[in-house]
Amino acid sequence: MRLAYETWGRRAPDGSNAVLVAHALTGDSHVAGPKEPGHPTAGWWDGLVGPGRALDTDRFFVVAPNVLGGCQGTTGPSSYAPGGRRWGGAFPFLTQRDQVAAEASLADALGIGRWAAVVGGSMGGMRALEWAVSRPERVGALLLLASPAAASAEQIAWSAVQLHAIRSDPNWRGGDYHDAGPGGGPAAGLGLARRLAHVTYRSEAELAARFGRAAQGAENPWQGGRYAVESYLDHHAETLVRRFDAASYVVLTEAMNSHDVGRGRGGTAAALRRVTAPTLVAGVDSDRLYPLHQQAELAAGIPGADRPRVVESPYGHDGFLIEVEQVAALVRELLAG
Ligand SMILES: CC(=O)SCCNC(=O)CCNC(=O)[C@H](O)C(C)(C)COP(=O)(O)OP(=O)(O)OC[C@H]1O[C@@H](n2cnc3c(N)ncnc32)[C@H](O)[C@@H]1OP(=O)(O)O
Ligand SMILES: N[C@@H](CCO)C(=O)O
Repeated sequence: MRLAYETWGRRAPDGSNAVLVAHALTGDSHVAGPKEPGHPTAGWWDGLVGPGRALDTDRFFVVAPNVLGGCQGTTGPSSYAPGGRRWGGAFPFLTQRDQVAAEASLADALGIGRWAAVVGGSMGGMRALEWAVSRPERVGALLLLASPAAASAEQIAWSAVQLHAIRSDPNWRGGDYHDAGPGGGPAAGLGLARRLAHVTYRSEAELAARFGRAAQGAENPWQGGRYAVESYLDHHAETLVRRFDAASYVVLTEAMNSHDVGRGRGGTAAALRRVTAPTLVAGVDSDRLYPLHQQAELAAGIPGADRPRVVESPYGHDGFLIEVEQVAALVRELLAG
């Protein structure tokens, strides 16, 4: 396995000042910084990392790996397997636990015995929780954002529709499309998956306020044209298709569906009792994908955790990416403790 990661700040000689930042489904190791060669998008929590910022690089050594199974540097289905062919559809099924095992081997390689803090949102929160439950002695503080103890039936259902969209695309070819040449992959299926997912990432009120029933420019929806919100979804689909591999999307979505912190550990309550790190749990008030009651369950079950903090945002689940100042306040609170 190859594991891509980015760091900011300087590692203390004893490795005690390291903070792990775990990205979400289509995120990457580029937490902060501009779009540049090797980084197709600007940092996804750009305002959070730097001297004097919440993840203060004068104090902390910030580490962000790209997730195992991904497509932004770390080994995934589009990587070459031993033998010289791409993994494609032969890439193994992964769980959040496998992904945390991969991150633990990175921590070992970097000489980090215990993270000062582990921070993650959405799928990143699933890994952060797994770290704290499976390796409590290695987590000094924990921030869980917009994330559940286990993927719910509804979350699995939304994912199932997305997986079906990708696998129904004739260009999917069982996941073995990577050498099919330009345009040879399941772009239509991935685009469809992203359109659906993106609606779940935003809120009904936001979509109504931004787009209402407006047509897209001069297009007429009654004569084959699009509504503005349709065009917006088209844009997000096209953007993702350009920057993300469909087979990685499948592997990571299945890994999210596998998330159940209580599996094999006597159930959710028993698993959450293993956490020893001081913990902050937060959710977004308008998040319809990972609703606040899931964060309430985490906060109630993790020893010593305060009631969940609420990020106020009209943007739904994506609020954990967009409301950087509120997230920064949570990170400061966690690290000050
Ligand atoms: C770490 C992670 O989890 S993911 C890493 C970063 N994530 C991503 O890039 C995922 C894709 N995007 C998202 O999830 C979200 O859009 C966020 C959270 C990154 C940003 O949210 P916001 O700032 O609210 O952006 P928003 O959803 O409004 O999209 C803006 C884009 O839509 C476009 N847009 C807006 N209205 C329309 C329309 N009617 N028709 C077409 N395009 C439109 C804008 O031009 C803009 O395009 P650009 O991004 O290419 O400049
Ligand atoms: N916009 C986020 C949503 C999942 O948390 C992403 O693409 O990763």
